Amino acid sequence: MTEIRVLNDEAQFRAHTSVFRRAMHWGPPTDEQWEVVRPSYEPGRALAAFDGDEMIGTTMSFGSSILVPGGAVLPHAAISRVGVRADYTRRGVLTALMREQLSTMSDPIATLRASEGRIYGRFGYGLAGRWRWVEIDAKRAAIVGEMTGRVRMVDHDTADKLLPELHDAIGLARPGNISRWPGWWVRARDRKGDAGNSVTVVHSGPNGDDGFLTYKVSEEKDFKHKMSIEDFVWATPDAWRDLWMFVARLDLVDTIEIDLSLDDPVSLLFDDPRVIVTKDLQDEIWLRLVDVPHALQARTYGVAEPVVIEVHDKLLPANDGCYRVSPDGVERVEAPADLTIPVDLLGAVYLGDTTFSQLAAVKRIDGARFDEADALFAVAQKPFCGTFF
Ligand SMILES: CC(=O)SCCNC(=O)CCNC(=O)[C@H](O)C(C)(C)COP(=O)(O)OP(=O)(O)OC[C@H]1O[C@@H](n2cnc3c(N)ncnc32)[C@H](O)[C@@H]1OP(=O)(O)O
Repeated sequence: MTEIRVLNDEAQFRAHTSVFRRAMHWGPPTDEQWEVVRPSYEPGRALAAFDGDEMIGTTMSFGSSILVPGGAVLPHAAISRVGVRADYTRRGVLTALMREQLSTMSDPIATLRASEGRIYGRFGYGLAGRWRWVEIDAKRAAIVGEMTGRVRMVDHDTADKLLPELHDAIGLARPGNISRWPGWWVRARDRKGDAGNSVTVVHSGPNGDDGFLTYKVSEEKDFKHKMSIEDFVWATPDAWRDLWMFVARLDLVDTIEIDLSLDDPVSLLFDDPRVIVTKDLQDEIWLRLVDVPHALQARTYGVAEPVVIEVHDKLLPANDGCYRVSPDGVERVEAPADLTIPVDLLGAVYLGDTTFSQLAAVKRIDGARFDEADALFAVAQKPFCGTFF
């Protein structure tokens, strides 16, 4: 029989990592790898499934916060290390883990990155944000004008200290952005160490440091180089533009690749918009509204006649019910619903990536007044996280 336990000590945390890694077809962590993973465990946030004394399944979360439309920042669980031992799959182990994790969670919102698209909908997660992977022809990527501030290279030790502080100081900017936990930065530092050639540059404007990016350049073949931008954070449009200027003017680079939000305006920077090509479009944010009333009340809404939305949540029935959404906010009501939506699809529309009309067109939600619901949930910026975990 499967029993779910909360893990508390380091030996259990390491076993948790091993079970997860095996599910991903990786070996157990080496001592060196474990030193990098260890700081990301927080008491009470790692769960494991047991068959007797044997650990057979895992999940955990990192404590974080997330910016929702309108600018409110809510506590957020970043779910990770989900895995079930291959000799125990399809017997409900993950279902038991998810049920326990969600029913005991105090954060109103959880998000994750999914290894496969079919796993998480049944647990109430919806696809709430996507990114596009672009490639830029660096030799033709000209940006007209001069920098307004200064871009400087910093060494790894300086970056280790400065970047977490700067990320916190810049703050979260668009729906889907999340705060980073200390263990995240330890992993980031390790990724730099692996390749040895990771570079961090920091931008300063009139008020001091206000942006940074981290990149690696690799030689594809003789003197042909590809630059991968791994982290790009900025506080002001000038910082964003100056950092792109630095990138576009780097010598000995032929192509630049980066993951961007769907509405990133970078192609408008170049005198030839065709220098940038979208190579792939992928799901980024899978979002679960754990406390539906709290999450709905936290975001703001556009201008439209109020709509009554009936929510169904099989795993967390406390969320079931009708919510009247208006430009003034959200209240729980006993009133006939205009439309009905399962909680995973409410997660998909929550940050504004998907619309009610789209879901109605593919017959995944029932009811009427989808246009008004679209107008209420409309956002100015497409959701994007930009922090991989
Ligand atoms: C956030 C992250 O960490 S992403 C990484 C996720 N982990 C992995 O991809 C590692 C490899 N996969 C695994 O470890 C396991 O297959 C898991 C964790 C995805 C699923 O664990 P299981 O214990 O088999 O799931 P469980 O038995 O509870 O399945 C519940 C339902 O989901 C379905 N399901 C589970 N996994 C999948 C999948 N990969 N594809 C399609 N359906 C799935 C099952 O068929 C089952 O459906 P049913 O209720 O209609 O019968």
